Amino acid sequence: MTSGSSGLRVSALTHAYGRGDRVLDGLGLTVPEGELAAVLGPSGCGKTTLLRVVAGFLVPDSGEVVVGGRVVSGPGAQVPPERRGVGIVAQEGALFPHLSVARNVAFGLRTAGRAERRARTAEMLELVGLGEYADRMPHELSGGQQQRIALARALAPRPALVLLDEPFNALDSALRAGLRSDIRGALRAAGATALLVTHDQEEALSVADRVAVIRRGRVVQSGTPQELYARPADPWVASFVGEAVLLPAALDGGHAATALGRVPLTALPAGPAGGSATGTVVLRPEQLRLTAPTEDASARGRVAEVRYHGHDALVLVELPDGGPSVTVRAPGSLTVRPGDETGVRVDGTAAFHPGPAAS
Ligand SMILES: Nc1ncnc2c1ncn2[C@@H]1O[C@H](COP(=O)(O)OP(=O)(O)OP(=O)(O)O)[C@@H](O)[C@H]1O
Repeated sequence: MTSGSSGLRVSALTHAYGRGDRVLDGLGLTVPEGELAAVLGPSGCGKTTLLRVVAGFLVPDSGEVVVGGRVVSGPGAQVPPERRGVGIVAQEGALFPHLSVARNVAFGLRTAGRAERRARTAEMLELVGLGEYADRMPHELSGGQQQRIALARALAPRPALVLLDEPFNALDSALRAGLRSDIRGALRAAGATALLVTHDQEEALSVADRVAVIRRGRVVQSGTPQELYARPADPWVASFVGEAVLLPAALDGGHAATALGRVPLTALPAGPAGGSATGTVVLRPEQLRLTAPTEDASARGRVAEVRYHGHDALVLVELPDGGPSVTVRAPGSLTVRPGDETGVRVDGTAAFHPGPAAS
């Protein structure tokens, strides 16, 4: 149902504001048609700048943006925002306050005939589950409803691409999860290609088909949520995407010697075999187990903090002698308290990254 044939392709984008440093530094990413991609990165990494370039509000210093098979930004080409076939859902709906819900949704359909406009508006309101709300005014809607109407308005003209700029930011967390999956469902039903900008890793992992992690204006890793979580490119990505346990380590054959004992490696790092490189081992908290301190634990420590989440708990364990602290994911039923002595054991294998962890 999209008008484009090939989603979004961004290549080699660079941009600096004035004489400042490059905010986009050779950034490239692709969103196949019909997929939802998330751009995930810390504050200031260039997400909004990327969005503004793709939307056409900002002309980059160099690079190319192709939407639906058409170059909309590149050497010799700058298509204005309103002619890019790009729909936008902003952080807080940004509905026209003086127009009814139906008129907001119909806004981008001015060139269509009256009957078509009505039918498409009704279709879009049904799609976002608000068919009954056509005659309401925006101020009569909840924040979540406003965001759904903003999505209906963005999808109505069948854009080649929908940009979602932290669309759940203004909502409380109970609402967020439900709205996320509703919006995901509506995008899928419309067959839309979409780019979601967020700094919330849980949001990116839970809704996107693929995620591009941005750091300092570059994509440092892109893949499915599962790939990013299971095989982060480096320790920084590991700790940005989900909880990670990073341990200083020394290579020891097919193992790494760490404060939690010898940990078998997922794959041997490239380079001379049997080298004695030092680096960082990446584990996930669910790979660590709490054991009795008397048992054959890989290491012993003291519980420093318990963060209870109902279904499970994250237990922070301080290792002795100034060793690192490690986070263990334990069942929610486990009764440990700060101050308890505990053993810690590692299950499975770990990735080894030579050199110090990036900060
Ligand atoms: N109009 C501007 N003029 C000068 N510098 C700017 C301008 N807009 C953004 N910047 C700078 O560019 C960098 C990237 O900003 P950008 O808004 O793209 O980051 P972001 O990843 O969206 O951050 P956040 O998650 O906090 O919104 C920041 O250092 C910011 O201060």
